[in-house]
Amino acid sequence: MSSPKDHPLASTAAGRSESPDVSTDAALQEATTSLSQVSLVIDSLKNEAEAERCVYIKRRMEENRMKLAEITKNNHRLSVERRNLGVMNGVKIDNLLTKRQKDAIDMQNGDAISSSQNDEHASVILLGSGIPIKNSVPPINLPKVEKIPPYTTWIFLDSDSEEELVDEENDKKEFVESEDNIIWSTIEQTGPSATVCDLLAQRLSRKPSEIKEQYEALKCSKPGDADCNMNSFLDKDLEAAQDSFNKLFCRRCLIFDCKLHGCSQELIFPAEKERSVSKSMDDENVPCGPHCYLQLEGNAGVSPVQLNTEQTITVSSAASGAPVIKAKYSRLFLKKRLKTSSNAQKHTERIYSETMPVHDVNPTNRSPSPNKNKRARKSVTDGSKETEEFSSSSQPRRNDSSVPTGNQVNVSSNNTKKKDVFVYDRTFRQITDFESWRTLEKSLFKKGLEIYGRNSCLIARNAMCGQKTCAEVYHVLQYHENKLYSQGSNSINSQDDDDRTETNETMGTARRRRRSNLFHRRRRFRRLKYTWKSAGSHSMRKRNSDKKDLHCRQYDPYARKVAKIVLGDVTVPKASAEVASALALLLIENVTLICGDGSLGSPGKKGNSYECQNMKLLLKQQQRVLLGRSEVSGWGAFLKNSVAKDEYLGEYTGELISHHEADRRGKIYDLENSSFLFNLNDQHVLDAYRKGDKLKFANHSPDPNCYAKVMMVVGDHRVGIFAKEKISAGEELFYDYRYEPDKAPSWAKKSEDCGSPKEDAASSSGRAKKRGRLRKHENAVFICSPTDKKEIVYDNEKDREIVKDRGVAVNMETRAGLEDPYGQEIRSRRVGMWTEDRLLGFLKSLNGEWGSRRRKRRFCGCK
Ligand SMILES: C[S@@+](CC[C@H](N)C(=O)[O-])C[C@H]1O[C@@H](n2cnc3c(N)ncnc32)[C@H](O)[C@@H]1O
Repeated sequence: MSSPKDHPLASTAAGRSESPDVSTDAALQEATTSLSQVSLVIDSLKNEAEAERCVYIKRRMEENRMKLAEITKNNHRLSVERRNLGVMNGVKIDNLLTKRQKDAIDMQNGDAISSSQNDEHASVILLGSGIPIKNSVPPINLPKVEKIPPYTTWIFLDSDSEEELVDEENDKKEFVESEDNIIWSTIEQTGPSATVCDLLAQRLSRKPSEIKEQYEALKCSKPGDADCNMNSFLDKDLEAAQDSFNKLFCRRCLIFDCKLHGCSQELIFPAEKERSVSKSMDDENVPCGPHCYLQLEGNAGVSPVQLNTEQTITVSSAASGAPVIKAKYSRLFLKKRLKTSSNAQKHTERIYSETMPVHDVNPTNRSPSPNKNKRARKSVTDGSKETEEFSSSSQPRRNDSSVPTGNQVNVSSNNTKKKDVFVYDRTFRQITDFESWRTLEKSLFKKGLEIYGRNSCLIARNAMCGQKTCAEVYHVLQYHENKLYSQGSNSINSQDDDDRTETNETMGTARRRRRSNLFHRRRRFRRLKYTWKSAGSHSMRKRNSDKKDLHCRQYDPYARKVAKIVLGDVTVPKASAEVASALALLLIENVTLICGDGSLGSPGKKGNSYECQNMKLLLKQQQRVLLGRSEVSGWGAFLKNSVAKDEYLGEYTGELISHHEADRRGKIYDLENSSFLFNLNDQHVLDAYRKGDKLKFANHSPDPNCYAKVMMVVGDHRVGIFAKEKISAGEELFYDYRYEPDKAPSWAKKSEDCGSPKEDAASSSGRAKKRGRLRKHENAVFICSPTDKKEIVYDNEKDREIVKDRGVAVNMETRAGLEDPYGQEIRSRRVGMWTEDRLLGFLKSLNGEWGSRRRKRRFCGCK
């Protein structure tokens, strides 16, 4: 197989860019030849694949034929056996199979059922209960009818992101093995060029980008590309492991899938964690090892956390007796920078120069740019021939560019000047080398940051597992932080949207992807954080009780959307996703959205004390709700104890899904005529069908005793159900579903016709609207089942139309001329069943299966 580089097409592609003066004709001819060669290769590979597939299909067909033959033979043997049995339960049956077939055909033709057997016998045969032979259908155990419908706790699903992502993924057509072979072999034979990709894309009906992507993936999956393999494997593994740990691991019981505390427990934000870490570190000024950043010149005596988060960074050259330079680094300072800086690049450079340890204290000698510093260092190191093994043997480390290997400097305790130079150079190199860190190292770094906060000692030791030293982590941390701030200033100054930041030239495609991953994960954290379990958790309660002066404090890492991030004296109208998240993360205490801004309606009053209603939701201070048979439909929610007007009863909980998903599910619920969808906001819908609290069973009434209200609770929209009036113990709870008129189901419309509901003044703006469902035939009489009460009486008889279950119109004129095909059968079956009990008893004894558990309709064998 020729190497890709040797191939004419590869050289053509390369040649085009290298020598533009090549004559057009020759180039054209060469290109055409190459194209036809590539086409030939693809064609031959395709033919090969097709031939292989043909062989495979033939083999499968033969296998299936043999299987089928065996089954048919077996069936035939059984039917012969059955016929030979002759008598069942004392009844003489000449030919069971023939009779069944005949009956079915007769029924199809509208003829009376063959009357060779009397009805009783026929039903016995059809139900299968009287067939004594070994192949008779065993009776099916039907589930109990009166089982209480399940209700469980609720969870947030990332349906808006994950499910839709999955959908998007599903939209992508997977590459089959033969396509993989064609792609791989073609590119291997002809070389990787845009033309080859285009041709492959054309032949395989794909996009060139997909071909490229697939080729890359194939390359990674081939043995030999160890680095690639390792990275992708480890990346995936790490992400997956973190995900299941975050979601499924119980922090209290230290087990996965905890039954007691459930999943998706509260996660700890780095900022919070960082505080606890720094407090618990008694030895915070003690270097964590020989490569601790504290060993670097100028950092002695400064705690890791202090260096990174607190206000002062002291850079000194005390050992050499030089004056001490202090670079004040306060939040205020950074904020001011955010405010005033107009040039992100300059700003970053300024920060670099101020954060880096400086060995030459003479301001005139201080190089303003990192490049100059690098040059300065080079001249020193070139002059020095001494070397020293800097990396510790106890710490397994990769031999990468961030570790000094070649021109190493002898760091002698006496030679402080050289030491400074080394540190200085090293600092700069770490900064610039972060981009060259392996994906795994970057992931570990990010995880470490999330878990330990900005503590380089802990990150290096526990998260990086010795892959990077504390000093390296420390410098990258600084670099990261400064970069974030500089980007923040950039986006703030430009007052532009995320796109601008996205396309910022400092961020490549890969970086953008990483950023979105990071953001995605943060979004997930946030979601997880606000399950009711965490809401009711000790830490959350404590946080609330600590701030008694405020009715409630709310923060929202998404505040960029709300456009109300308040950072001390800096208001960020709109920042990039990353910056917003990072700022929210770092300055979480400062991001406050006080309730009572009008968007939620006015908070309720109780007695003299002004009380935020959403605190009750947050703390789950709800009423006992019971489940029982409703007065109006199916199950209903009942109150155990009496309550006063406006009392909070409980929360309407369910899966948090997107509108898109709700529309999808709604169609299914329409068929069931039972919906638990609740429009939460313009992005999300709550679906309590599978998961939810008992309040999900509260039925609709145009004149209800309750009302539902969407409230902002700790940054999330949640639905509270409140008493509209005084409600006595044991009363059924109703609220107005507030269907949109055109989407209201028949029973809701009917009620409105009877008398329009009184408007609920207290919740006219904040009240949630129960999600309406589109119904195809609003003006129709449904006759799908006699148990269904779907009949609608219209004033105008012309509007009446009879439709089948799925809305297919029934031609009544034709029907009128027909004989009732089921009459005789039904009459014969009901002989002797004069009372309802006997009839029900008979129905119960029928074998069959539930068509729909919710509707409790049973389908059974019927001649
Ligand atoms: C949230 S569920 C309420 C619980 C329901 N009764 C059950 O047994 O599952 C909403 C469904 O109950 C039924 N429903 C609620 N209020 C109703 C009413 N006033 N009249 C008729 N059906 C009602 C409708 O089928 C609706 O889709």
